[in-house]
Amino acid sequence: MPARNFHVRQAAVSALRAWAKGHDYAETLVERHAHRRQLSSQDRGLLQAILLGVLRNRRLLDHWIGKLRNGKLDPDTRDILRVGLCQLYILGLPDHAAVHETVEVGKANVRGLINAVLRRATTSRKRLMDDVAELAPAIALSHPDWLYNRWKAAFGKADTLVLMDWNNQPAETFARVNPLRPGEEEIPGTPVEGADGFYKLEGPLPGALLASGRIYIQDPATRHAVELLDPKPGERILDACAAPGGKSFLMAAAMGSAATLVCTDSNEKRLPRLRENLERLGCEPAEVAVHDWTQPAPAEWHGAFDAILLDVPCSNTGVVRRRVDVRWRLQQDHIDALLRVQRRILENALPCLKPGGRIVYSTCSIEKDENENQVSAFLADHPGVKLKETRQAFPFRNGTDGAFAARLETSS
Ligand SMILES: C[S@@+](CC[C@H](N)C(=O)[O-])C[C@H]1O[C@@H](n2cnc3c(N)ncnc32)[C@H](O)[C@@H]1O
Repeated sequence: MPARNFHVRQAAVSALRAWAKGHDYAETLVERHAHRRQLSSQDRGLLQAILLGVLRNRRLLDHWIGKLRNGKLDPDTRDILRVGLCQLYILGLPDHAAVHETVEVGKANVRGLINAVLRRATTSRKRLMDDVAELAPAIALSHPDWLYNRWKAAFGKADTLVLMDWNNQPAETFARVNPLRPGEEEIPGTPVEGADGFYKLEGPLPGALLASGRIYIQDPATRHAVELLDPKPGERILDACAAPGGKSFLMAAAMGSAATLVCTDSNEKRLPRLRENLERLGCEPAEVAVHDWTQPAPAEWHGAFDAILLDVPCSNTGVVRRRVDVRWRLQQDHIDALLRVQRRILENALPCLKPGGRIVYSTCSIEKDENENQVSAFLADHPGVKLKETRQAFPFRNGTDGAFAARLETSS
């Protein structure tokens, strides 16, 4: 009879196999595989720690595997070794459990090999750990070379090292209190300085507070865009790239209601979750619609909005610690394609402003091309639009997720 935690290791290996096919986010895979094996919440936590630990440290784990074993490995065996080494070197789980229960996951013909490599890992720990300081940063901190080189050129080596280290730390969880669902309950966490209504949560997730809509999980960096837009009660506001509704909620909270808020997204499949979230939070928008903003807006939206939030699709390089897939899946040409989409979204949204209206363009990217450069290229072609203010957060400077927001205004 395999030990209980064997199922967690097996789930981690299956989830890694599925991840390698390239369709699903790591978080989705944790949910799916925990559900499939009916894991307890404690075991789900362990599955998440292993899967995210392997993905965050993949390059370093592969380096260690290369040091512990000569010769080729089939993809399944490599994944099992990654899972084993992650437990031993990254998560610091007890040797016996990590080795024994990981070996069990392999088919009979590879168990000997897995056992030998993981046992060698337990005796070589100090040497391999000490060697990390000598490795190239992109290997030691497990990022692709192109991203390391891009950031080094943009931010310098010292900030890039801090950034990559930040990306490898499990993300803290923050929540925003919902003024539209007032209550007396205590929020289990500490208020975030300078970010009104945000708390850093401590302990297990407060399920009841989340279910009742009293709080919403949200990083404080998301507030910048909404603070710059400064939506006022009664104003007609468009949230063009709205799903899953985090910033729609912040805007409704600022306005005291979502009754004059129009939420759109090009991805129809993301709208049910947006509706659900906003309903739970007590902010039902005036309208929720599918619209692809790379296409011209329908005539009835022309000149219709006091303010527009464009929280555009981006490379997500400011939130790599939360989105562990990003560093491995993002490619330079994706950024180029995103730049074209972002520009078209800006172009198509502009005619929807009333005279004297304002747009906030925002990303969770730290790439200058998607942020300042995108905005200045747009302004250069639209002399009637003025840049009023920008905000930028960098993990290595602000200790929060990366975010960018620019407020643009048209003349009345
Ligand atoms: C950064 S997310 C928005 C997050 C959201 N504002 C929030 O705070 O919860 C970007 C969204 O843009 C949507 N999107 C991507 N391309 C789009 C387009 N061409 N037109 C409209 N929405 C688009 C995506 O489906 C995604 O939901």
